[in-house]
Amino acid sequence: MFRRLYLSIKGQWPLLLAAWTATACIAALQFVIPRLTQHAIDRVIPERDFSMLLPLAGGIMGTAVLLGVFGYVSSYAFAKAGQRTVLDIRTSLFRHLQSLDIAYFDRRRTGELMSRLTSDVNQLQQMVSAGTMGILTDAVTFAAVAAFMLWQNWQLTAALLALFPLMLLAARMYGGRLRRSYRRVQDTVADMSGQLQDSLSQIRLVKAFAAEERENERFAELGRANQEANLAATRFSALFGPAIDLLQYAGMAFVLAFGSWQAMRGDMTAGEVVAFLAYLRLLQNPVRRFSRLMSTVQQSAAAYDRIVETMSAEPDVSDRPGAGELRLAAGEVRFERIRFGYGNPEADAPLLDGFSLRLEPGRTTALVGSSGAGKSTIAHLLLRYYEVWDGRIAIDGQDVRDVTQASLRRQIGIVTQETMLRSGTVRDNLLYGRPDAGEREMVAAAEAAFAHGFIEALPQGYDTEIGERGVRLSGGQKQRLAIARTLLADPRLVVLDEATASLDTESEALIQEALGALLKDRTCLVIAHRLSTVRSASRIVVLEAGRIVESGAHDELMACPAGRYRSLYERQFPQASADGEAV
Ligand SMILES: Nc1ncnc2c1ncn2[C@@H]1O[C@H](COP(=O)(O)OP(=O)(O)OP(=O)(O)O)[C@@H](O)[C@H]1O
Repeated sequence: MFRRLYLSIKGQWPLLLAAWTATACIAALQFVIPRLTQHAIDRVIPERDFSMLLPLAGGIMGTAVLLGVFGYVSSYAFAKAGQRTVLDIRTSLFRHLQSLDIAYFDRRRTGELMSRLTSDVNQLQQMVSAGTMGILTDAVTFAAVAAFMLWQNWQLTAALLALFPLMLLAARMYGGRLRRSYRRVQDTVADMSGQLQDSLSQIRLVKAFAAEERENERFAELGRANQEANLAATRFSALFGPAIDLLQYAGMAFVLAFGSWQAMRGDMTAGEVVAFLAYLRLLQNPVRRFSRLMSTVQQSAAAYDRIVETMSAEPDVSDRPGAGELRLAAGEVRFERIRFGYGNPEADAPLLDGFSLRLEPGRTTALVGSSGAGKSTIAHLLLRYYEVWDGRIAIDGQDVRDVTQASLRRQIGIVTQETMLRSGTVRDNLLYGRPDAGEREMVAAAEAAFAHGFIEALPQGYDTEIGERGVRLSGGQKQRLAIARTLLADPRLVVLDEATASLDTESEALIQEALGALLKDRTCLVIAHRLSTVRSASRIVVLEAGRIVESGAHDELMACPAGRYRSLYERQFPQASADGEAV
């Protein structure tokens, strides 16, 4: 990450060069006004040189204009370099998050991750633009002024400079604590952001349980924690300013006393003492600003730590070096002696242990079994959302770990219980799996999925906004849209995690027909709940606690009077059994 930050900053060198040049000019120009003042007091006034008054005033004004111009150039150039660096870091962070696997996201809250890309990166931006600019300008000014003062009066300056190590010591002791305080602040911002995301994205749940008041209290509580963390950090950072001020006044008192003493002895002129006090201000300004900047720097450092944590997270699932494209032939899938669980392979019991299954090419295999048996897990492993502990999954003889994730997932279409739709138009959603598809192909897919009719009836047809996760559509419409999207992507393998939601008979019939189009001639793994899908599957596999307990065609399984499938079937579809249509 340091390297990333360094590379991002390095890319901005022309801008930074301009900024530093302007900064150096500012540092040099700052001596001019005190020098002119000294000249006015020591020469122009005693010698009553009226002719010098206009050039003096002009000199001050000219210097002020130049200071303004260089100030503008340096601020803008630093800010621009900062903005570009931050853009670079933000996009890298986003890219890195996209490359992480599902297991990483299982363990984190979306809102919390969002706060790293927003609040933490903003904080870092402050350091890169305002911070680096300030620190650099101040360091250059400090060095230049100190050198000049030493040249002017080394005894006085050396005595003054002895105070500065004290300030640095204070800053050092204080920096670590401040950083920890700000880390706490950023963590509480992340908590709030997590809660915000949960409550707003699940607003229907909140309303359904009339839980608004509870949500309000929870949010207020997190707000208070954030306020306390902020106040704790401020209590601490506010102490530093007055401490530095005190040291500065000590410096001023010293210059006034020691300078006046030297002036009375005739070693210094009055003008020199006044000029020296002005130099002292120039010397103190950077220190004062630096003390204020300490806060920003520590705040950014805390944000930086959080960004580094995210950037250094490694996915468990990643493409092997030299991983090739998945090349499909017939589309045969084999699960071979799979051992897998969601926990730690060393310590936790597996969910699947020695699980083997073959999906026949071009046919539908249905997985049934009680809730929690591991059906969806098998589908997730095929998509390589998680890595198996042991055994292998092969598609047409190729281990899924040997091919790129992108080529694997391009060949597998997935329609899940929770229809995965995005905000945007119907068209945006349909084209998500194949952005280059033409209008005709898109409409054909919608027609095959029995979605064209309802889409046409929407206010703007294919350009209708469907709301976040498709909230403006009915359950059946969402499903048909998801099926049409998968049909358009035209994958060779399909994973269908069927919805259990009870749809009315008409929607059910439409979805059934849409599914018929999707499953035809593809290798399909269906986590089956619907009667007709179960029955028409070429093979039905019954899963219990991660093990296959029965397998065969519907009629074969129904022929076993004490069979697990038969009892499941009769429990799930009592009507069908009673009618005698199934057995
Ligand atoms: N991401 C996850 N992290 C940890 N445990 C998980 C995760 N997903 C599922 N599990 C656990 O794994 C087990 C199997 O879950 P899975 O979703 O595969 O069941 P299922 O057979 O599809 O159930 P259902 O029919 O209810 O959808 C469950 O005990 C569940 O709690």
